[in-house]
Amino acid sequence: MPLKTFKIAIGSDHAGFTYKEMLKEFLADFPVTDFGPASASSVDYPDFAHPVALAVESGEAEFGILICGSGNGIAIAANKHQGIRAAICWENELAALCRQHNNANILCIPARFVRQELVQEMVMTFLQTEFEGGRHADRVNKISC
Ligand SMILES: O=C(CO)[C@H](O)[C@H](O)[C@H](O)COP(=O)(O)O
Repeated sequence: MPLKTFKIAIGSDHAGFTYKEMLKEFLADFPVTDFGPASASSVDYPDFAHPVALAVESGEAEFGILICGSGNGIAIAANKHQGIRAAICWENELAALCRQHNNANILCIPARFVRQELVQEMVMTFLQTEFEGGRHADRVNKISC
């Protein structure tokens, strides 16, 4: 099947920096905007999660990828945004399910708990898996409050 390409916004904190740099090369066929950080020096994850979430929320990017140590901080920050459904994934099947059932638009990766090959596999699964709609659409529509 041909690869579907999307505009992607990517960001991390220091714990996710190495994987962010790796993913920019891995996603060479995709237009990727890097929202930082520019080095592995210690930073605060909300400073990078919010710009990525805003890019997805505004339509500037179709999907976001955020990476921190546990995945929790970036997901909590990104999910403060109305139009964002950010999902923490640590198995490939979760990356598929968050697209199929939740129409997730940001993939949150726990860098300190997943190996590089799995990160690449999850990213491709996330980007190439479609939302199933139907009963899942009714549920997703009930998320906003
Ligand atoms: O989710 C997180 C914070 O809630 C992330 O795992 C951060 O990467 C982590 O907290 C960073 O920790 P550090 O001890 O400052 O490297």
